[in-house]
Amino acid sequence: MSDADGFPQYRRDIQYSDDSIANTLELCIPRPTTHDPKQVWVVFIHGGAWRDPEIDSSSFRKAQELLLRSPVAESIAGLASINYRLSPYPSHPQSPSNPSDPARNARHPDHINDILAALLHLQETFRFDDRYVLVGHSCGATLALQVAMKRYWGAQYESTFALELNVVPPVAILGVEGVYDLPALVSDHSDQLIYRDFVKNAFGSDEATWAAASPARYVDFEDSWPDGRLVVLAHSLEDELVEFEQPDLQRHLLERQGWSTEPGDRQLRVVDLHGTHDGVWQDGTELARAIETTVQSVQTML
Ligand SMILES: N[C@@H](CC(=O)c1ccccc1NC=O)C(=O)O
Repeated sequence: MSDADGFPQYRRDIQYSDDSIANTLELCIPRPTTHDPKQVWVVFIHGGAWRDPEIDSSSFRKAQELLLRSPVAESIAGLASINYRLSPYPSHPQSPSNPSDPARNARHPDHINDILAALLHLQETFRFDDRYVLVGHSCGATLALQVAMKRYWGAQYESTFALELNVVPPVAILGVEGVYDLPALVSDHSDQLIYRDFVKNAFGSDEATWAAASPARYVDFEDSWPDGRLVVLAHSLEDELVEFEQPDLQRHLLERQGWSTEPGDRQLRVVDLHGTHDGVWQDGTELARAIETTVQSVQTML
């Protein structure tokens, strides 16, 4: 893949804000920039229930390598994977979180504000505007759709005014093994305490906040994401952690707001994947396949 010019170029540990050591991203530039308007960026948001220190931006690397060798490689101008502050995980067996660590004590809307800050950094550096596919795995899919829900979440940082003005939402969003409805996820797993635990750690104990942050309960995509053209919901029936009900709820909500599987301005696609919840990125083939089909669909819309 690499040629004499030193491409693809890989950059890691790019600090996009000073909030914590977790506020970094990594990227891959496949070839010298051409400014082809048909090319898109692929930006990945990892999962791990907003708290798992063992799942980070590196979870994109396998799929990234496969994409660089795939037929859609020519259509990809750059790839990025974002780290963001995590919520507390004091019971983690190897790496329990410390209450004084700003990288491990986030509470909603910190996670989404970090994602917005990272996107702003990428857009200011590479000027791709809305020409990107925002991909999220598991809670990363929640975050990806939250970018399209509104660009301004909460007032705890004075700098968010800049984010509200400047972050351009993507032309397409791909959710992979995604969480879209938090109250449903918790009640479907009422016998497994970890679900309630990680949602409480990330969003607090007020269940109204869980619903308000859930993309599958958001009624205003039309206003908040007027230029959104494509949502792809990719999910495996073999996912042992997040059931198919989650993308089904998201699909129904979008259908009620004018999104359709028929050709049109606001397209919705459901893609069946194979493998376990984390297997799809660990192996990388299924994550790469979902991204490939999304990039291909987006080409017809640019
Ligand atoms: N590995 C995670 C669990 C996890 O990622 C997860 C578990 C159930 C449903 C969704 C999950 N992840 C979503 O981002 C943890 O240790 O908390």
